[in-house]
Amino acid sequence: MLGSGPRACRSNGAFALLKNSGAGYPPQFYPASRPAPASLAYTRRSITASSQNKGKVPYFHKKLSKKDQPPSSTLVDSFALEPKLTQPVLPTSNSQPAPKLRSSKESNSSSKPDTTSKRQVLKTINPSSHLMNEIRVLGLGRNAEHWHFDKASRTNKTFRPWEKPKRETPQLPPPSKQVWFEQRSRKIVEKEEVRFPGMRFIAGAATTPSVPTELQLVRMTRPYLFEDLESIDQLVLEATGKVDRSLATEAGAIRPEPTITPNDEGPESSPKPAEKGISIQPRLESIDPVEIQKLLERKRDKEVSIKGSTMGEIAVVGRSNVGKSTMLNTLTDSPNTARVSDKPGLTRQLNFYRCGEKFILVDMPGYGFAFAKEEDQTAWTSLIERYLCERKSLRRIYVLIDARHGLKVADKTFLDMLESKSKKFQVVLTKCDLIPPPDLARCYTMVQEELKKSYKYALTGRLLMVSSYTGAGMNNLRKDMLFACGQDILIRDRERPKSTLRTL
Ligand SMILES: Nc1nc2c(ncn2[C@@H]2O[C@H](COP(=O)(O)OP(=O)(O)OP(=O)(O)O)[C@@H](O)[C@H]2O)c(=O)[nH]1
Ligand SMILES: [Mg+2]
Repeated sequence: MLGSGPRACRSNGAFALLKNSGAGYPPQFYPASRPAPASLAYTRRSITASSQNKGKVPYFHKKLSKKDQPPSSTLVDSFALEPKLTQPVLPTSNSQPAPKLRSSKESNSSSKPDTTSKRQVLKTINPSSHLMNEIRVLGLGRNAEHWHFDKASRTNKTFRPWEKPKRETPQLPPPSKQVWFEQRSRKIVEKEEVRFPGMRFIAGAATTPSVPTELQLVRMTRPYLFEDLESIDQLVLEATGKVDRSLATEAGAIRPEPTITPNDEGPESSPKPAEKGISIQPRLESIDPVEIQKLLERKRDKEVSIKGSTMGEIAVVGRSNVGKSTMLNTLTDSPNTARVSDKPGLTRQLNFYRCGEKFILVDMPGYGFAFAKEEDQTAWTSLIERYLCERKSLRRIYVLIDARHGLKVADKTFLDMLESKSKKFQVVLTKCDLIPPPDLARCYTMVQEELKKSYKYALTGRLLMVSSYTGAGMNNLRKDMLFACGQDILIRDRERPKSTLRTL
């Protein structure tokens, strides 16, 4: 009851008794005749001590004793931290730029002349660890000027926009190929698991002219290959330019620039150079043709190596909403790279995705029903057809069929088109997780028989079955893709004789 505050004291009529106890009253409650409590007295003492210290000016050479050092209150004064800055200044679009930190010089110029020694100034300017913890930068670049002190969150992180951010070491992808052996009853089976994680979008094309050529794709994916070529090009251009000039001058096509002797006056007085004593000095430089030949050879070699480094392309087609984009995401362990929707007709252009150094995956718009305009659909169908028929670097076409429905009319029309253009294709059954295994087996045989019967260019040795949700069949599809791109890969699980078990 006794130390509970001024209001309580007055209500009890014991104000005179309680105010001497020094129980946390504000100073205005104390009459001038009575001394303030010990805590307040201490504050006053420290202020007077600092004002006394101002008179003492230590010499440069003199080692600073503890006594000479200014008290902490003056240190803060000389560092000139504006009291305004203690409130966070948030950058707004309309607001003026936030106030910058004032340097110690500026702050001192406004107040009394500087009496602190060099050593003291250094001591005050050097950002002590506790101050650095309180400094935060809002934004980078132009906004890096916005500083404020955030005492509430005492984080140890200090953002310095003038320092380059440290690059994180990229995580190495897991090994692309793993081989192991499994024992199935009496057989030993060799198995391989392939992965190519990380699919990157390179380019998209909604019309035929905007489809990037193979060389353009190489330039997009590996620009460093072209740097050398460009420098050689420049050299060749320079050299051949000189050659042309020299040849042309010899042939008389280019008139060499005349050098005018000092006797000549003005253009009117020099109509015929021979007559007026103008000396013709053709500035022909001697160019080594062997050198040019070497440059041209280098350029040719470079071009051949660039052409050789074009990556194979793999196209994925199918009806709209059959699961093309989802399959690519699962195949490359890169979720959300290709956009997916349960509404047919989301993908409306050819999307080129780079898949490591191996190949380029091409996600395509779907045929058949889609939530899109009729003319858009016809446009992208013709785009698909032209791409599939004309592309030279195309290694394989995967036609996706929904395992729940089998071959539909739209599928058959599209396969007929491929057949007419003599294009080989591989059928993949998708969404296999949505039907029970017996139905899946039935669908598999029905589709296979139909393909064998009517499509000469279909690869009917085996159909691939995948589920993008469970990841089933993805390893087989990856291996098939690598095989199509000419890599030495085991497509089927190979059976090994039992005798090899000891040697493993
Ligand atoms: N259950 C199941 N659903 C799948 C599978 N693959 C795709 N889906 C779903 O099918 C729908 C269509 O998938 P998309 O990948 O957008 O199909 P798309 O063929 O790219 O469609 P368009 O871009 O319109 O041509 C999405 O809702 C997916 O979640 C699968 O293997 N299993
Ligand atoms: Mg899609």
